Amino acid sequence: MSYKILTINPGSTSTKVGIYEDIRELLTQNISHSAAEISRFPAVIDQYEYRLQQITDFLTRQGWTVSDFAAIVGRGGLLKPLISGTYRVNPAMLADLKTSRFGAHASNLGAMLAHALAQQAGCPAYIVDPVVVDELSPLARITGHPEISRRSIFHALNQKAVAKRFAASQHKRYDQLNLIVAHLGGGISVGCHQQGRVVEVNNALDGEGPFSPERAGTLPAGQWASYVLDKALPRDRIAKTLSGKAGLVAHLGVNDAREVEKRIAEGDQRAKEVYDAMIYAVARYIAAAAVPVCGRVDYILVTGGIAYSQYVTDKLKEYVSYLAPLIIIPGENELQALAEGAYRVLTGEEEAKEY
Ligand SMILES: Nc1ncnc2c1ncn2[C@@H]1O[C@H](COP(=O)(O)OP(=O)(O)O)[C@@H](O)[C@H]1O
Ligand SMILES: CCCC(=O)OP(=O)(O)O
Repeated sequence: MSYKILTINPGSTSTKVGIYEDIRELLTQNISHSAAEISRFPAVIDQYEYRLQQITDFLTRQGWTVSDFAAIVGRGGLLKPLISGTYRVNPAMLADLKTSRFGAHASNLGAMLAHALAQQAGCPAYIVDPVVVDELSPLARITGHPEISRRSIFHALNQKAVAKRFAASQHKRYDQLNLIVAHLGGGISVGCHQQGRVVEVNNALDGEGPFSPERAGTLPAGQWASYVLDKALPRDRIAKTLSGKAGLVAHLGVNDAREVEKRIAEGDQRAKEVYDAMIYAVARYIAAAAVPVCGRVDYILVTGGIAYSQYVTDKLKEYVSYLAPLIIIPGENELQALAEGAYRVLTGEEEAKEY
């Protein structure tokens, strides 16, 4: 007997959808959302109907109906800090996502979209390795302000899937290696995986790390505080200065790195300066991620959509190859990792965790 599994991955710049038979990919689709398209919606939650429609249109075009699926699995969003694993979508989870209790990000829509379609299908809905997987070391949590602790918010699903797959390709177990994984997507996260645990990673959403297509990354805190106070920005506009209307979007008006590279090729000097600065910032965070393992890094893995760019990966190699071999694993394994997480539960290999 085989299981058909529908996987849904809402990212800040795309919705990716996949259909799997057990863990074998049958088909996938990457639906890109331009900065202009996304900016029509005041809040992430307002994109729900729009993304749901895109998924149902995809299924109809491909001749599938929701009742074909044994499970529907979405990317896991901003929830309380969680251990790695597959979680059943339940009312408590949906309530936290609908109220943006722990923040707003496109990944919040994953559980909601999976739940809506699973209700129609009469099958279970799951999330796997949500963006709040938290394995930070005690040292990494402490900041210079006693009331502000660091949070682990990153591309946990892809970072872990890529790291485990790479370890297997080297005939090693994930917990036998020290890896730095840089995911370059709409947001950028750089994690130090010390023997299977992400003990250090920048919060890719909330003003930490390199800037990215649509995130500010680390800003000088005093200057940023003055900026939002001087402009008397309301809370939602303050959040947008860190995520959404930040990074390449703020500098250049686009979230698509391919468009930036096109402009660079056409001689746009400003585009080049900003893009090069983003790559430089990624390299700085890669070097910093070597600290938890005292420089004993086995490999640096560069993944995510922007890892398709040779312009980017050539520059990163120049900056950080002194640390460890740099391996490029472009794109992401997220749809596959979602299918695998659901499959483990469907076959009884793993028990679904309750939120
Ligand atoms: N061939 C490519 N060269 C450069 N950038 C690319 C390429 N393909 C995709 N990208 C960029 O990758 C980013 C999206 O990465 P992805 O990991 O899919 O992000 P997300 O899930 O955050 O939406 C976009 O900025 C897109 O322009
Ligand atoms: C919320 C952290 C993960 C992240 O930034 O994802 P996207 O690149 O899809 O926005």
